[in-house]
Formats: sequence, structure tokens, C-alpha cells
Amino acid sequence: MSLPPSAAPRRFAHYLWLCLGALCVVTAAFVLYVWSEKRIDRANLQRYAARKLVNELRHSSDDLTRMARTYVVTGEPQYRLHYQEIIDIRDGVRPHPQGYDNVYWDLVLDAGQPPRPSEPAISLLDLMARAGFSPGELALLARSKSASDQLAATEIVALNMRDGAHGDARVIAAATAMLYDDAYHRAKASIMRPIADVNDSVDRRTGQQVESTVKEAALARGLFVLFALILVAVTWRAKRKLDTALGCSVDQLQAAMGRLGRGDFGTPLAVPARSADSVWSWLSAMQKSLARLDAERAAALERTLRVSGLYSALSQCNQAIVRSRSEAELFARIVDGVVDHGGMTMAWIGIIDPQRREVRSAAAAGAGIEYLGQLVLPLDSGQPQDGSPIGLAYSGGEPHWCQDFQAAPETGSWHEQGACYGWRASAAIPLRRRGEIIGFFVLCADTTHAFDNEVQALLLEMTLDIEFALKNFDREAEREQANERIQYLAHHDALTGLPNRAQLQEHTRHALALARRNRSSLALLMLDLDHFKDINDSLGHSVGDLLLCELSQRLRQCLREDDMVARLGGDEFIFVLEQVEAADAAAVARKLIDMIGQPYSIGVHDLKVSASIGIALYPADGADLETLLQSADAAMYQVKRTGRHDYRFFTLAMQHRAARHLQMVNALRYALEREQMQVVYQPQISLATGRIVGAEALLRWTTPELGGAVTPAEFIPAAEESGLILPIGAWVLRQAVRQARAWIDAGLPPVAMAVNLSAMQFRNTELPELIAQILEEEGLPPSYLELELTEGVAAHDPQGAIAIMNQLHERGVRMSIDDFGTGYSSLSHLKKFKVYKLKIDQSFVRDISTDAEDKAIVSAIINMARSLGLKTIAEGVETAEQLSFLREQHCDEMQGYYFSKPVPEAEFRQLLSKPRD
Ligand SMILES: Nc1nc2c(ncn2[C@@H]2O[C@H](COP(=O)(O)O[C@H]3[C@@H](O)[C@H](n4cnc5c(=O)[nH]c(N)nc54)O[C@@H]3COP(=O)(O)O)[C@@H](O)[C@H]2O)c(=O)[nH]1
Repeated sequence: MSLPPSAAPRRFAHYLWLCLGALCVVTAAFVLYVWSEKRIDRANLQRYAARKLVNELRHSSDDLTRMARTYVVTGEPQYRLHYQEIIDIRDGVRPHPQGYDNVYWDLVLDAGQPPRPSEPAISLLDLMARAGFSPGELALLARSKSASDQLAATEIVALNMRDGAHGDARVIAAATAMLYDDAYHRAKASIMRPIADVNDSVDRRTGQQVESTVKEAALARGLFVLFALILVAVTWRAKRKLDTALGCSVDQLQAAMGRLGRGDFGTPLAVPARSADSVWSWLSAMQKSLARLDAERAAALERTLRVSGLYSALSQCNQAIVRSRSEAELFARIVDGVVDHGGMTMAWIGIIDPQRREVRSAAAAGAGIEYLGQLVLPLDSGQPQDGSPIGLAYSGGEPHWCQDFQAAPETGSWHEQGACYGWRASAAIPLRRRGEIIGFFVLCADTTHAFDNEVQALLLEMTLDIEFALKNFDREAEREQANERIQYLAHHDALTGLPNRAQLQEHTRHALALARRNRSSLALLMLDLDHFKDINDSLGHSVGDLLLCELSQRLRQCLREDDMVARLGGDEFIFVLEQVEAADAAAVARKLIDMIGQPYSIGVHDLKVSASIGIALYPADGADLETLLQSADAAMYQVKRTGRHDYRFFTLAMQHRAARHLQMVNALRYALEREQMQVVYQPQISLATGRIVGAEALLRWTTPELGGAVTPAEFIPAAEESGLILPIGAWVLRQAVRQARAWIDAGLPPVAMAVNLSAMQFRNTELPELIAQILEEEGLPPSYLELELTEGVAAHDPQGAIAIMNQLHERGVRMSIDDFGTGYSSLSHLKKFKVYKLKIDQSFVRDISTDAEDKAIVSAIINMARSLGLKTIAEGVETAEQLSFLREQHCDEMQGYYFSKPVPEAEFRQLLSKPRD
């Protein structure tokens, strides 16, 4: 606040300085006056002192006369002593006695004894000189002193005469006469005259002094009075100027300042025209400024309260987000929060019905919300609501702020309600979910321009929080769905929806407990589709999956309500049939087999499948699920071994086989380290040259735990099941590669070394690296190695298999397809495989001499291979007829007992060394 510049206070200040100056001058005049008065006193004192000294001189002379005369008359010696003492005092030989007040005689008479000296001895003339007597006066005094000394001499003569008189009256009379005669009086007069002159002189001089100081004092007094009057005048003027500067009385000023001090800025101060340039007018201006500032402060306070209320509402909003369990609860808490804590008059949240394209209130709070219950705001363009705040917010995709509700055209439909409920400003903020506007947050405030930048920012933040909460609800819903799904999957098979192993365990535990209590029986059936793997491999997993789903429905329909079917994975299903005997179980198995055998229409494929079922009975074949499963598995395995598509009950023999399998897997773990494994080699012969062009490495295992040699057909599947095929396969690879190198080093004709790879080995992505490492470490060129893969290796993951084959091919390793013709070969895949040779399965070769179909198959394979640029090798060649047919068909190579069985390395070396025709 700046005050207007004014001359009145400056003038008042001038006069104030003048007052101070005048006061200083008055004070100086007063000091001068007092000093003058002091000088008068001093002059009078001097005059008195001079007179006193002169009188003392006169009195001392009179006292000497008196003492001398008294002594002469009385002869009393004391008067003589007094006489001498007066002389000594006057001459400065003795000090003045106490109480000596000019007349020594009075002192002697009063005290009756000689006075005691009290001060230093100083002669009277010296005292006079110190008292400021003029030289003339001192000269006169010296003359008087000299006359006095002469008279003293006369008196001493008289005194001496009296001393020598010894009572002689004449002498006494003569001495007395000497003190009374004319000479004596003349001498006396010669003493007194100068003293009288001095007295006059001193009187005159000191009188003049006193007179002059009195004059000076009068002048000082006059000056003092004059300046005092001036001071009064100046003070009066200063007071007038002060009144002008104040522009009011001091009381008025005090009262007004008191009011302002108490914070009453509202009472205006009337300023008369004459006081325009005064403290009063300033105070009036200050009152106005303070009143304005107070109004601004009140407005700012109100805004601060509104903002802090909104912060509180924001905090409520955050709490609502945390606490609300549903959208409806959240919206209700939000609108309550902004009305109760955020200072909003009314708030509501409208949600868009996406089907009807209209907005309806989901939650509302505050004044005038009754109409919202029926309110439906259509969203489509062309509707009258287009120009409404919500319509504008929707079309613009931005919040719509209406700072003057009653004046804005877009709120026209609600002006009457707004006037009634105090809606002075409004806001419509779009609410989004996954980027889409799904509703609006609408607020009304009771003051215009309530939605300033800060309030807008807060409301937008609150809106973001609401959107965040909506996202959380979505997430929560997704999580709940996921949880339900997890719960479901924990007990169900994801593909078929059948119970899974966990549910099977639970169910079987109860069923077994019941059976145990009721002493009833229970059957557990294990069903496995026959050759399901082939369907998967050839037609793809999606077809396999659809088949399993269709099958699952059929299985379910086959069973009673109380029976259970569970899927354990793959094509393996378990049935738990309660309170059934063996015959019932067999009937169910038969029914299942028949029903499964019905054709399936999966997409474009018409499929037929069969199943093998193993049956285990409680309590005979097991008292718990695990044992029953093992028993059923063994029975099912037996069905598989003996032609599939049938069911079988568990028997003791099966138990033994299962036990052997377990034993085999255990023994396999230590087979390598116990050096129980050996690689044998079977020659591969070129039909064109009759020479050995290759060797197939075949693994042999002899172990005492299983009573001697175990065939690869038995232990390789066990090794694959247990994963032991990986270390065992790697060992075979190294042995074979090392052997091929050794033959080369031995100077034998170079041959390709064929090594069988199981599907599990091939799926290992590190295979190319492993093979490259072995080749490098053993020093064998890659072109001497040939990997025999079955068709199935690529069926599971064709692209992955092709990638591995490409890598192996790039490294120069050859690959052939083993057992060709037995699987569901895909020619489209075959074209992409970087294979070098097809090995015709021995099942086709076996009967080519007699079976026309096998002949046709072998012939077709050879032709197809040729058209693909692949070589062919026939395995299992045992007879000359077979050989002859293969030659006719231009098969490239053969392998079989006809030439040689698989033989140990030493024997193979001999075969290699044999000279050929
Ligand atoms: N993954 C691996 N698989 C291997 C390995 N070693 C062997 N095997 C596979 O085991 C299966 C059985 O092999 P095996 O008992 O060695 O039988 C082979 C030959 O002995 C046999 N054969 C060869 N010629 C004839 C014949 O004229 N008549 C006849 N009855 N049998 C004959 O054929 C088997 C070779 O088959 P293939 O591999 O398809 O060429 C077998 O599937 C082996 O692949 C190994 O180290 N890893």
C-alpha cells in the first residue's frame, strides 16, 4: 500500500524543528540568565569580602590601641600578649583564630582565653592582594600599614614604660598619656585615612562591578523571556501544522486506529475536503486498502478452503479407491467426498450405456440431485443434448468447464434449477476406461469461476484416480477370473475339462475309504489310445486336441453319475468305478472300446481310433491309488504289447514285468559308469558296388541286475522315458565317431558312420553344438557322420526340427530318415528336411518277395525318394530274393543279416579289410 505524497507533514516537521531550535535558544538564554545572576552574587560576595578585610584592618588597629591602653592602665600581662597576637595575626605570623570576626577584643572578651589558630598564617595585606584589591588600594593600605607600624612602635614604647613603671603612677600616667595625646591621635588618623580611602575605593569598585553584572543579568532575563515567547509562538504554529497534517483530532485518530488495529476494516473514514492531504486521508486510504486486502484475503481463504477441501476430497477419493469393492460403491464414495469435503454443491457420475448410447446417473450427492433419477442423456449427434456440458465434453473428448452457470447457454436447460440450488459454476469431465469415454464426472459449485487452474488440476487428478480405480476393478475381475481358472485348472484338465490328477487323487481317496468301510470293491481303468501319437504327428496337434475333446464327451456319456473319468495327460484316461466287480468293469471296458471305435469327424478328417484299457481292482490289485495306477498301467501295457484295441485285467505276470521295468531304469543309471554298454556295428552295402559304404552303430547292454543282455528294443524306450537317453546317446555318438576315426587312421576304406538319434536327443537344441564338439575333439570330418532320425522327430515341432537339421546340414553332417513308412510322414515336411537318405523299414522289406502290397510300397518309397533327390537304403534284408527285388527297384543301399548281423568293432574291421570282387 503506498500513501499519497503530502506537504502538510513536511511543514509540520519544519515547525517541529523550529520548536526544537527555539527550545535550545530559550535554554541557552535561561542558562545565560542564571549565570548572570551568579555573577551578581559573586560581585556582592567580593564586595563584602573586601569590606570585611578593610574593616579587619581598621579593627585590628582599634584593637591594638584598645589592648595597649588597657595594658598600660591595668598592667594585666594578658593584654600585652593579646596586643602582640593581634600584630602577629595582621602580619601573617600567626593564623587567624577561630571565630575571629574583625574585632579581636570581642573575641577575647567572649572567650576569656586566647583564640586557637585554625588556618595557615597569612598577613592581612596578602589576603587583600588575593582578594583582588587594585594596586592603588594596596598602595593606600601599605601606607596605612606603615602608619600603623609607626603607631605600634609608639604603643610598644608606652607598653615598655608600663612594664618598667613598677607601680609608679607617673610613669603609668606618662605611658597612658602617650596613648591619648594628639600625636597619638594624629598617628591614628594617618592610619585610618588611607583605610577610609581604600574603603571608598573598594565600595566604588565593587559597586560598579555589581551594577554591571546586574545589567547583564537583566539583559539575559530579557533575552530568556523573548525566546520563551518565540518558543510558545513556534509551538503554537507547530500544533496548528500538526492538526493540519493529521486532518482530524487525536481522539478521532486514536479511535480510527483502534478500529483498524482490532481488524475492523469495514468502517469507512469520512475525509473532509480540507483534510485531503492529511494523515486522516492516508488512514482513510489505508482503511480502503486494508478493506480491499481483507476482501481479497477472505476470497483467497475461501479459495484455499475450497482447494484444501478438494485435497481432502482427493484423499477421500483415494481411500474410496482402496476401500471400495465395487464400482457403485466407489462412485457413491467419490460424489459424497466432493460434496461433503470438497465444497461442491452437487456432484454426480453418469455412465454411458453403450448399447442405448445414453448416459444415466450411477451416483449423485448434494443439492438438487432428485432430477437425476429420471435423467437420460442421449449421446448421439443431432440430439438436443449435443450442446449440453456433457455433450460438449463427449464430442470434444475434453473436460467442459462452465465458470458462470447461470449465464452460459449450454446450461440453459438447468438455469432454473441452478438458481434454486445455488449452481454457479459446473464441470463435466469425461471418465475413460481403456482409452474409451465410459462416463462423466459432473460437479456444481456455488460460486462463479470456482474452477480455476488449481481446482481443475485437482479434479483432473481425481478423475485419473477414478480411472485408475476402474482399471484396478478390471484387473481385479481379471484376477478373479484367472483365480477361478487356476482353481478350475488345479482340478481339471485344461483341454477336455475332465477332472485331472489332483481331483482324481481326491476322489479316489474318498472312494477307497468308502470301499474300505463298506467292504465293497472298486475298479480303476487306465485307457490309452492306440497310435494317437501318429495322429498328432501327421495331422497336427490341433486335430489331436479336437479328437481328445470329442472323445472326452463320449467317455463321460458312457459312465454312471458316480463314476469318474480323469485325464492324466496325453491320451491317457483313468476311470474310477465304485462298487463294481470284475465283470462289471469288463463290461464297461468293452462298452468304452466299442464307443471309442465309432468314427470321428474332426474338421475335414474322418478318423477312427481304438484304445487299450488296463483294469485294476480294489483290493486285489492295490489298496491305494498309486498301486492301482501301476497295476492298471501294467495291464494296459500288456494290451499294447499284444496288439492293442482290447482290455486286460492286471495279473501277477504283469506285476513282474512292471517290476523289471523299474529295475531296468535303475540299472540304466549306472550302466555307463559300470561299463556295461557296448557299441556294435552293422555294415551298409552299396547295391551298385557291393562294397561296405557305411556302418550303423547299434547299442548293446549286458547287465547282471537283469540277468544278462537286454535288447535295445526293451531298454531304449526305458532310457527315453527316464531321460537317460541323453547321456547314453551322447556316449554312443562319441564311441561311433571315435571308431570311424580309428578306422580311417588304420587305413581302412572310409565308410559313413550311421548313429541312431532318438526324438528326445533331437529336440535338444544343443545337439548341433554337441555333435560339432565331438567331431572336432575326435578329429572326424562331418561328412563321415550320418544321423538316423525317425519320422516322428519332426512331427512335434517341425520348424524347430528343420532349424536343427539346417544347422547340422550347414556343419556338413548327413541325416537319414529311419524306419521310413511306418509313421505318418508328411511329404511337405520331408521336402524341407535336409535329409540325405530314406531307410525303408524292415517290416516292408520282410515280405517283399511274397507280398505284392509291400513290394508296391517299397517301390513307391524308392521312386519318391529319387524324385526328391534322396538315396534309399533297405534294412532287414535277409534273403537273396529281397536283395534281387531291391536291385530291380534301384534301391541304393542295403543292410541286413543277409550280409552281416551287427558285430563288434574287431569283426567289423575284418569285414572292412576283406578284399571285394
Ligand atoms: N536311439 C538309439 N536307438 C538305438 C540304438 N541302438 C539301437 N537302437 C534302436 O533299437 C532298436 C533295436 O535295435 P537292434 O536290436 O540293434 O536291432 C537292429 C538290428 O539288429 C536289426 N536288424 C538289422 N538287420 C536285420 C535283419 O536282417 N533281420 C532282423 N530281424 N533284424 C535286423 O534292426 C535294428 C536296426 O534298426 P534301425 O535302427 O531301424 O536300422 C532299433 O530301432 C534301433 O534303432 C542307439 O544307440 N540309439
